[in-house]
Amino acid sequence: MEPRLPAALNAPLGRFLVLLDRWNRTHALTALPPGERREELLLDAAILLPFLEALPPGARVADLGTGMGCPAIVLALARPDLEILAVDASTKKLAFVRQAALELPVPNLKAVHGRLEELPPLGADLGTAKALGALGQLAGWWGRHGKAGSPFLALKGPEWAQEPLPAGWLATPHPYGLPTRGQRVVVELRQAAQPS
Ligand SMILES: C[S@@+](CC[C@H](N)C(=O)[O-])C[C@H]1O[C@@H](n2cnc3c(N)ncnc32)[C@H](O)[C@@H]1O
Repeated sequence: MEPRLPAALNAPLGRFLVLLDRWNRTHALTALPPGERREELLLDAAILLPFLEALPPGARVADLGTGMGCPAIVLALARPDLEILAVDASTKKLAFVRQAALELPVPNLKAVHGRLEELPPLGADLGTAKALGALGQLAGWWGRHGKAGSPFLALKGPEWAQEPLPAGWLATPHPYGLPTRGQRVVVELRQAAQPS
């Protein structure tokens, strides 16, 4: 698999990078050099787009630990018919996400502030996360915020298989590559059906 950003997203994502650069000068949102941001933050997020195809209009996607809105921003621009929740505990980073949603504009991108272990359940149909935590911790958070049986997609490096999973969870790897940043994996997590 190889991520592809739809051409229609070039203009709004260009505005996103300009805004990020401006905010980063005073708010220290990311340590990534400007020349690496498009591939690491935006192209990488595009690997998730095929997984959204099965979602009907109005479905809710929760990007846990979104930081400055990644991968949420790409998902929200590509699928304006979905509700994309950008969830994070950082007030500063979510202020940036709100501003980006306003300026680009991306009306279906909603900033949700709070700690994952404290927020009321989000009832999401699909979950995503990048650089948030080990698979066991992600599964715990998804058990709280995802609808029963719904998938969770974790963007991981090749060492993902060393992260233990809690009993009752299944992990399916979907490997892919980035042009200059090497091999990555989308790890699809699901809770096995409970015996009735
Ligand atoms: C390394 S950053 C990754 C940001 C973004 N996903 C990316 O790939 O650029 C991890 C983010 O998760 C957030 N975070 C960590 N633990 C959290 C928790 N328990 N509840 C909510 N957010 C959390 C942090 O505030 C931080 O913005």
